[in-house]
Amino acid sequence: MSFLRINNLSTQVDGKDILKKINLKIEKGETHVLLGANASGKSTLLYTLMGFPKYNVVEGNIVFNGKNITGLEIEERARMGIAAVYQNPPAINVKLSKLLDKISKRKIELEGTKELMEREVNIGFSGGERKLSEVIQVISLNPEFIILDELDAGLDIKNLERLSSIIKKELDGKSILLITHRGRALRFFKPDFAHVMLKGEIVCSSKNWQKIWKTIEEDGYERCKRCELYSNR
Ligand SMILES: Nc1ncnc2c1ncn2[C@@H]1O[C@H](COP(=O)(O)OP(=O)(O)OP(=O)(O)O)[C@@H](O)[C@H]1O
Repeated sequence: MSFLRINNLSTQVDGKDILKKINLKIEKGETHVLLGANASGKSTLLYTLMGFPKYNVVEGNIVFNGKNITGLEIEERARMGIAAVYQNPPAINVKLSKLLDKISKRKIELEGTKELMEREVNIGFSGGERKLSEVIQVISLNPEFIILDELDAGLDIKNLERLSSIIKKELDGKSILLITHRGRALRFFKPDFAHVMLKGEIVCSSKNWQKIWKTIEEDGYERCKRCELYSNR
């Protein structure tokens, strides 16, 4: 039995069909990457996995660590060890250090974060500081499965390298789903599996992420429908 298993999952948002019969298996300790054109449904999959109420599962289910979590609340899924770094996290009128005290007992000490800890979460944060703050929060929760939604968006190459190595070190052995549009993030994470989403469907899955990325760069996402790399494990 896989650690995370998404079975034939279809989702509607505000009555609109978005995800269509998604199947995905992630084992413990694996890193998977989800690629896909804008508006193909990647963030919708994240919100559905996290359990946001607007994301209505109309078919299929999600099994995490042996339990069907499809109908569970966000808080319950978080307690089970599912966490995410969001693309656009909200601002909160609380210092980052206080927020961390509230959400976890795990003490995180990372070089160069002292000043950030004493600032209110996401208020006046630069793009890089926002991502760093999100990563610190996720690490402090010590989750078992982490979804990173466009971790690399707005990060320069040095900061992407820094955050990627912090994640790899602090979350070693955990399962990761990385959503991205960029090859450099793939090169830092070296995923075990890559998936391509188009119009709400996963059209390709393969261990050969290098070849998938090359196909996308040279011929675009649509080509992935016919790239013949598909391997269902
Ligand atoms: N609340 C909503 N109401 C209506 N449509 C929605 C809603 N949320 C998402 N959608 C639609 O679902 C589709 C998928 O959006 P989603 O954000 O999941 O795509 P994405 O692959 O993450 O895109 P991007 O790469 O641009 O971030 C889009 O057409 C979007 O407009």
